[in-house]
Amino acid sequence: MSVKHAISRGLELGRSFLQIGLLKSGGRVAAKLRADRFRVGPSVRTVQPQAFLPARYRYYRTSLRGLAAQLQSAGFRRRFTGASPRNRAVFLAFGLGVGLIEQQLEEDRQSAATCQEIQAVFKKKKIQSTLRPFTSGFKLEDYIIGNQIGKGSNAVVYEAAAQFAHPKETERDSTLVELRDIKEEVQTARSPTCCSFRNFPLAIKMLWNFGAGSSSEAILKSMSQELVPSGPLALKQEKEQVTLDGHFGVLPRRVSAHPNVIRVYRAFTADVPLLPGAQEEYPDVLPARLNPTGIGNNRTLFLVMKNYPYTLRQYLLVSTPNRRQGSLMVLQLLEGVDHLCRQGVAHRDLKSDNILLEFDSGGCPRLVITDFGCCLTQNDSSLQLPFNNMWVSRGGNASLMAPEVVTAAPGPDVVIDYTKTDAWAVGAISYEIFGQQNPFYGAAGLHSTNYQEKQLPPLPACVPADVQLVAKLLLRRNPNKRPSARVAANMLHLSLWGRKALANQDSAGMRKLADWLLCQSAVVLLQGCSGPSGNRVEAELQRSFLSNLDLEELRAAVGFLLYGQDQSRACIMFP
Ligand SMILES: Nc1ncnc2c1ncn2[C@@H]1O[C@H](COP(=O)(O)OP(=O)(O)OP(=O)(O)O)[C@@H](O)[C@H]1O
Repeated sequence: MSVKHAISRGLELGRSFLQIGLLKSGGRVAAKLRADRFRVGPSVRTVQPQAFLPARYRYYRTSLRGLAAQLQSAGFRRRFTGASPRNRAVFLAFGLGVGLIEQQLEEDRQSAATCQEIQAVFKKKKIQSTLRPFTSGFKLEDYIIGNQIGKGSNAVVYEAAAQFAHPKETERDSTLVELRDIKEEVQTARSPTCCSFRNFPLAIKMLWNFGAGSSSEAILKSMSQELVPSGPLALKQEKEQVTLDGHFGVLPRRVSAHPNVIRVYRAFTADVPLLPGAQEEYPDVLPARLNPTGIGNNRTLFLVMKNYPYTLRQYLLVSTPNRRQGSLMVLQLLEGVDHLCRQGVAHRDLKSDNILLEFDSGGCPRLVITDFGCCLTQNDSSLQLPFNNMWVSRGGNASLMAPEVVTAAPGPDVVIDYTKTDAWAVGAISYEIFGQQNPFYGAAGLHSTNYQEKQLPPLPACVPADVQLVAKLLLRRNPNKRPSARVAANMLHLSLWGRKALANQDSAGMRKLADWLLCQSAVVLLQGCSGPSGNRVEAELQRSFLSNLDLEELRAAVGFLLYGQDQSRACIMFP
């Protein structure tokens, strides 16, 4: 079946599907995408086209319109019509040029409007929690705490269960089993293959508190970054507003739910308990009440999350994903980073230990970014950090600090721009995903301070060429030449699902792409109706892509895919 045939078949399917109103995910969606509006064309009626025109076209259009007006003015017409054949040809060429530009602009308007409409449809869909909503769980006593899962430099994490936090029926197969009598499980070692973690659907992170004091306000204030991925009901209502610096202030910016970002279900302060292994593994951070030589405070912050079976690092120690899975994993990280970036958050400590992993019901790894202890959030979402003295923290994990962060020297007007730093780290982590050593790790590794791009080792030959290109572009030293997480994610989406729409790019290129987008939208909506089984990770990714569609970012991705590293050509075609 040819691409054209496939697209028209997809459109037909989508249209008839919409018409018979079978869309579970929304009669509203169906109404929005009524068959006639589901075409690239008349759908632009409701959209103000001017807003979507790239500056370049606005300029051309204004100047060419002016020129056309002049050409059509009586004086010009007299001069040219009565003039030589050569002058008449010039006049014709001008006219033709204006016509072509207008046509191009019209197509752009239509493509931009298509993107807008698709985005609006997919943006509405909220991420569903895999747990039933619960109203309690603000006290440590509400949980049964099992074995230790992991430990970092700031916290320890235990598996946990709570009677109120049952999984939803639909999630049962892929995540958890009933909360049975779990007491005997507590003593068994944690292993992703045993049912221990399935009986403990939750994970509780206990932060170590040395300096924050023991009042809830002081703890919440000093550990506030950890609350960035917490949901709207995570804190008890009265804690939503805490006294900060003697004034009433709100807690930091919090990000909305995303399939590739951890969700903190509950956050509360409590007295530090003596948990299994505490005396042996972290005696120094215990309070004097539990260890006379311990230096920890009496109370601390607890975060309740979903329990994941692996970190990315643990998973990669025992398994090497195939090329498609690897591409999907890199793409998930980019989607997660883009989501954070759009909400004004830079993680600043991305590494394979801070990425959790589970499987969807089709066996595809789902990656989730966690541990926001080092993140940057700002009220204005600018991600521009004034770096005026050496005490300003640049974030965690020096090995994976982007060049613009690691090379910044403090000074009165110095600002570090974090908008593309997490995307850079994803470029480095891509090596690990494809079974290679991270090029920035180890004594013999490269240093982000001074590496040259040509020193980057090639990814294995089996890695898809587009993924290799994405990793290379993400590791560009100059952030202005580095694609954003969104553009890099778009590249992988096009590579995974839309490569054919890019073949034989000509003047009809954007139209072909718009047709593909509509076709893809129909497919994703249809998939949404068939329930939660199957490749949920792929479906989530496609939804993420469609709900963030922007013509300019799509063009940038197309430009990179078609012209690779040749930025100048890519910019001319797709500014
Ligand atoms: N939700 C979870 N499910 C399963 N395991 C988890 C979860 N959260 C954390 N872990 C495990 O606990 C370890 C430590 O957690 P985390 O990275 O949040 O602690 P940290 O002290 O803040 O880390 P860092 O040293 O990077 O600052 C992780 O590497 C992981 O192995």
